[in-house]
Amino acid sequence: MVGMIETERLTRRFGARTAVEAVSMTVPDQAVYGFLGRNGAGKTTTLKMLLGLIRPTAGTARVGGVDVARDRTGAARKIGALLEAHGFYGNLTGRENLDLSRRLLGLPPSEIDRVLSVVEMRADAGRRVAGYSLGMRQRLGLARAMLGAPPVLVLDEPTNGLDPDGIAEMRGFLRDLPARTGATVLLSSHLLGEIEQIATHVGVIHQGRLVLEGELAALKAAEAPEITLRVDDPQRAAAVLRRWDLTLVEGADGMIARLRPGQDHDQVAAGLNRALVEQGVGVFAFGARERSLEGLYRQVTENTQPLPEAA
Ligand SMILES: Nc1ncnc2c1ncn2[C@@H]1O[C@H](COP(=O)(O)OP(=O)(O)OP(=O)(O)O)[C@@H](O)[C@H]1O
Repeated sequence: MVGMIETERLTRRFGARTAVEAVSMTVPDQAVYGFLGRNGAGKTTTLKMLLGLIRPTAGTARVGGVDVARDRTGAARKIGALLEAHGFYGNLTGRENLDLSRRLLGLPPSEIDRVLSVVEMRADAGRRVAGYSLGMRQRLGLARAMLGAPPVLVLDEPTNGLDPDGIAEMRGFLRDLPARTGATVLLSSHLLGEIEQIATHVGVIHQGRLVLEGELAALKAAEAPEITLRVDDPQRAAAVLRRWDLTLVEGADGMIARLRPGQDHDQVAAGLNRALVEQGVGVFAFGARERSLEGLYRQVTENTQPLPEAA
């Protein structure tokens, strides 16, 4: 077994629409794997197939080594999920809600205190869920996902709707979870910053296809550095930049010159700066862009827009 979650060419079509197309993903043991994609990219459909809630049109999914299509119950034992709808009974206490799930799963009563301790909610477990904040409900949802200590946790947008304090708390909690419990966490999100702070690994899904996957630090290290520019005459600047064998893209607030891996950032930056000034281009801002998940994400999901040809 290579990963705690492994899919091979996993595909799901809804009529003529392909929601997930030949996705082969690997989530290593005890990773916090950020599954990224914008709304409609195919995240939820993939998670549902991992959970055995919908069948793939083609391809396979394995969770903890168990083929989901062949042994749905066996796979379900390996995986706990926190999906958007909580389905808690507001009139029952947190503890009572967990107890309902525990009985259905046939687990011993001691499981309740164990999971409540993990999410640090023992003190509030006797209160009715109707009075819980959203953050507390999310934590109760996590506690429920952890009943029976499944080795894999699948969490769909776990910080959705939380306030900044709640987000920070959830972030720290999820980051520490593998070390504390041995779990492997698959976390879906459309928030790059969020994933960048929590994840050890990332997978990016775009229009149903997995377009990037790997260990976050390694991916970032391999990313080509960039230089950001704001100038008075982009066309003239583009002509100068082209001589430097750089890829040019238009950023939200200026131009971005992407270096080739191996090109020396400082040397290129100094030469470029000099050349622009010599050509009479007014440079308002000139900076190195930190290697970021956003940069990686942009590279794999956006078509690079060529800048206009020089007149
Ligand atoms: N039951 C369904 N019937 C038809 N089309 C569907 C169905 N479920 C999903 N789709 C389509 O499949 C595509 C992927 O949807 P999916 O919900 O997996 O995306 P997502 O990345 O999870 O987005 P979101 O964050 O909005 O949930 C979308 O185009 C969606 O409209």
